Amino acid sequence: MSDELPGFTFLTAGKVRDLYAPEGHDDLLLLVANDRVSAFDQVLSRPIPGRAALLTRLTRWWFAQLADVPNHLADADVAVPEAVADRAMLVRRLRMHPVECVVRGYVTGSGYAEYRRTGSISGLPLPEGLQDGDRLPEPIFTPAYKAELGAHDENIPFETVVDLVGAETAEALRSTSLRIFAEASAIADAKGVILADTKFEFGDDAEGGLVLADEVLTPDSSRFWDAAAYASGRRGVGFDKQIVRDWLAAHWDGEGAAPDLPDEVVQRTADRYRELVELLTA
Ligand SMILES: N#Cc1c(N)ncnc1-c1cnn(Cc2cccc(F)c2)c1
Repeated sequence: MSDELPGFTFLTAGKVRDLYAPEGHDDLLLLVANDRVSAFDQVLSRPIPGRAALLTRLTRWWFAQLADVPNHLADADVAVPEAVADRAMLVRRLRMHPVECVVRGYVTGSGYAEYRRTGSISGLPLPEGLQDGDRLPEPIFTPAYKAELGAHDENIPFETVVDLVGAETAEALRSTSLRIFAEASAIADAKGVILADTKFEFGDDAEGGLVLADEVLTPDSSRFWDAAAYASGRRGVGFDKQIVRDWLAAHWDGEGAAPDLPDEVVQRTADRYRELVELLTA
């Protein structure tokens, strides 16, 4: 639904979300999630029913858990169309910082690839001999520069963040990201879920205050692993896209458009999203 929302002007589309401006409210935005899912850098053809509503519910829940962190949710008298209400967030329009504030408690994915090449991530040297999925001695802030849609974010050293946003804001981005990660990973851990890594985005409000934006601590911005599986040696058992990834790995050579997911994979994936959200928010 890229342009049919009465009372709202379509602004742009991400992989799995659309951004609108409420007419007559220049200080607000509407983020509308959809049920599409991306894997291996492709948006898959078959939506996962209920995914958008579940992840919107999860983001709202995390914002409430992180009550000490100012966030961009808006409490405004703007009617959100019923058709998207359960998968939309009305938010304050911020001056966004062009930094993906990534925090890693474990080394995997692109971070592990960079580590293997350089012994570091975002300029932070790491101990030798780490294996994919290892827990880091302590969570690290590994920022990235926000790439254009479809391109990969580029990991940058903290010094580059300082050049981009100034020393005071850079330090606030780092300290706030690490603090939220510590709080969120403790909450997840208590429910048998490992928060391996996550990505936050921040902006400044009209008063110049730092505000947590975008979606937070969902499977779209984070890696959530089954703690019991990890403890038994099955590393990186994701809660969301593992089913999709495993099926694609077995049925696609990675060339051209990914094949349609079968009904059974779609249903099991939908169930898995629900399982994660209900586990975390219980
Ligand atoms: N969140 C937030 C936000 C804010 N509170 N103030 C100003 N700008 C943004 C903002 C701009 N781009 N995006 C990402 C994005 C892209 C495409 C679709 C989406 F739903 C979302 C977020």
